[in-house]
Amino acid sequence: MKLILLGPPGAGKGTQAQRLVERHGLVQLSTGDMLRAAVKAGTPIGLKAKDVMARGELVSDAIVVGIIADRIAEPDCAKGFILDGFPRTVAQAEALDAMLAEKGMKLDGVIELKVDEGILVGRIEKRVAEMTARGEPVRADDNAEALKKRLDAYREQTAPVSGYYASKGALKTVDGMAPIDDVTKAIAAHLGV
Ligand SMILES: Nc1ncnc2c1ncn2[C@@H]1O[C@H](COP(=O)(O)OP(=O)(O)O)[C@@H](O)[C@H]1O
Repeated sequence: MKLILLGPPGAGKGTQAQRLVERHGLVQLSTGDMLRAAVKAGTPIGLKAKDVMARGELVSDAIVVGIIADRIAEPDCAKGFILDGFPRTVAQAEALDAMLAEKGMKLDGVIELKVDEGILVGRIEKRVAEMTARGEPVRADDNAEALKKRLDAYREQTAPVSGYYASKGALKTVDGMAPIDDVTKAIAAHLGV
């Protein structure tokens, strides 16, 4: 199964992706996680991405498309994968289409988690408070200023990606405000699993 999870920061993509990984043995491909790992390791990509990410802006399409192209080519992705945080621009979606076509792969679903923007800031503040309480390091972009930029980037650059897939008849929408288990069930129903 090859899936895309779409939705704004704090919509619950990571939580739902994790559940799909556990239940269906898919590989989770989170460009945010991959970029944070690159920043931590100080790779050339990490050095380029570090400040852009900390500001809450998007890393260039060329960088993330390159990362995903390399990752999808790994043998563990043959069984299936969930893209979480990619594509985030229409240009990335087009690049993904070309990549999949070249590999003879087809998407099984594009699921969008719909959430009221008003609650997202509160969700992320809660996540930060919980991580701090557990003594875990907080993300460099989990502060009010970067969060505002992340939401702006979502509205301006990522929201059109939903339209891109809707126009292909591939988009399924789920209410991301529902309790976590209900969201999981709604996704499963869409996927017929
Ligand atoms: N597909 C992408 N294109 C461009 N930048 C990306 C992409 N995925 C992740 N990033 C960068 O990583 C940051 C964190 O992404 P992510 O972990 O998905 O966070 P969130 O969805 O909570 O904002 C983004 O704000 C952006 O700077």
